[in-house]
Amino acid sequence: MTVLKVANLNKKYGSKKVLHNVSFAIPKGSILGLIGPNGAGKSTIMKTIVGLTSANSGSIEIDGKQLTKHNRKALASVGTMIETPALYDNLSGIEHLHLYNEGQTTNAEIEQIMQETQIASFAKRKAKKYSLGMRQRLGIAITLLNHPKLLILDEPMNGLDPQSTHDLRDLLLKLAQRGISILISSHLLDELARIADSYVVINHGRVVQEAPADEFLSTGNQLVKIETTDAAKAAEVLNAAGLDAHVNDRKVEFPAADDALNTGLVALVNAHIKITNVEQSNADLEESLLKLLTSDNQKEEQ
Ligand SMILES: Nc1ncnc2c1ncn2[C@@H]1O[C@H](COP(=O)(O)OP(=O)(O)OP(=O)(O)O)[C@@H](O)[C@H]1O
Repeated sequence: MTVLKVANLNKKYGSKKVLHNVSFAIPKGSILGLIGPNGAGKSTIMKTIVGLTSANSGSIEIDGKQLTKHNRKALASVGTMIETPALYDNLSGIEHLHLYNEGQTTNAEIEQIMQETQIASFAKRKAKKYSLGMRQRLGIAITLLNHPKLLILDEPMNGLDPQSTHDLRDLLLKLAQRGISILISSHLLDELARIADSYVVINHGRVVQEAPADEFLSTGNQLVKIETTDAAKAAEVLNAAGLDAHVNDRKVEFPAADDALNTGLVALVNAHIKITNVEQSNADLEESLLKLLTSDNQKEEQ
C-alpha cells in the first residue's frame, strides 16, 4: 500500500523554478532517503508535502487523501520535523507533548513516546534549557503524537551526538517495522545508508534517480579494493594499465568493470608489488551519489 504519492510537482520561487516534475512514492513501513547537494530542493519538497508552501502544479496524496490548499485533512496522519523543531522556551517537554496532542494520544501512549525518544529524564525541564540534541529528540517525540502513518524528517540527526544518532536510527527502524512510512533527508549519508530502504536523488530540482537501496548502491558501482605494501606505487601502476585507480584508506580502489580485476592483478604482479588483500564491494552511498551527480551535471552541460 502506498502511503505517500507525489506526482509531477512543479514549484517556482518568484521567477526561479526550483522543482521540476518531481514524482516518487513511499509504501507502508518503508524508509525513503531524500538526498542531493545543498540547494537541490529537498527542503522545498518536504515543505510542499506538509503544506508549508504550495506547489504551482502537481499532486500530493497521503494515505489515500489528496492534499489541497483548501483541504488539509491529509495532513492528519503526518508527523513533521523540518529544520529545527519550533519549541516554546517556557514550556517543558511534557507540556509540548500535551500542547501538540490533538486528543488522539492517551497518557500511556505519551509515556511510551517519551521512553522511546529518551526524553523522560528531562521532560519536566523548560525547553530553553535544552541542548540541540534534546530539542531534536523532543521534536521527534512530537512527530509521534496523533498516530502518524507518515513521518517527514528534514535532517533529524543534526546536533545529535553519536549515541543519540544511534538511538534515533534504531527508533526509526522500529517505527518502520510497525508500519510507519518515513521520508528523511540527511547529510549523514553513512547513517542514512543504515536505515533507508530506497533513495530519491534530487539535483537542481529534478529527480535524478529513484531506486531501492540495493539497486542504487550496486548498479555499476562495484569497486575492487586492493591492499598492497605500497598503495601510491600500486595506484600509479594500475592507472598506467588503464584503470581509474585512486588511494583510499591505504587501499587502491578502481571500478570493477569487465576484466578490471584480472588486468589490475596482472599489472601489480608484473610490477613486483606485494598484494596483501583483495576485496570487491559495493561503493558506499556517498560514492554512488557523487558518481550519479557528476554524470547528471555533465549531461546538463552538454
Ligand atoms: N523561501 C525561498 N525563497 C526563494 N528561494 C528559495 C526559498 N527557499 C529555497 N529557495 C531556493 O530554492 C532552491 C532549493 O532550496 P532547498 O532549501 O529546497 O534545497 P535543499 O536541497 O533543501 O538544500 P539544503 O540541503 O542546503 O537544505 C535553492 O536554490 C534555494 O535558494
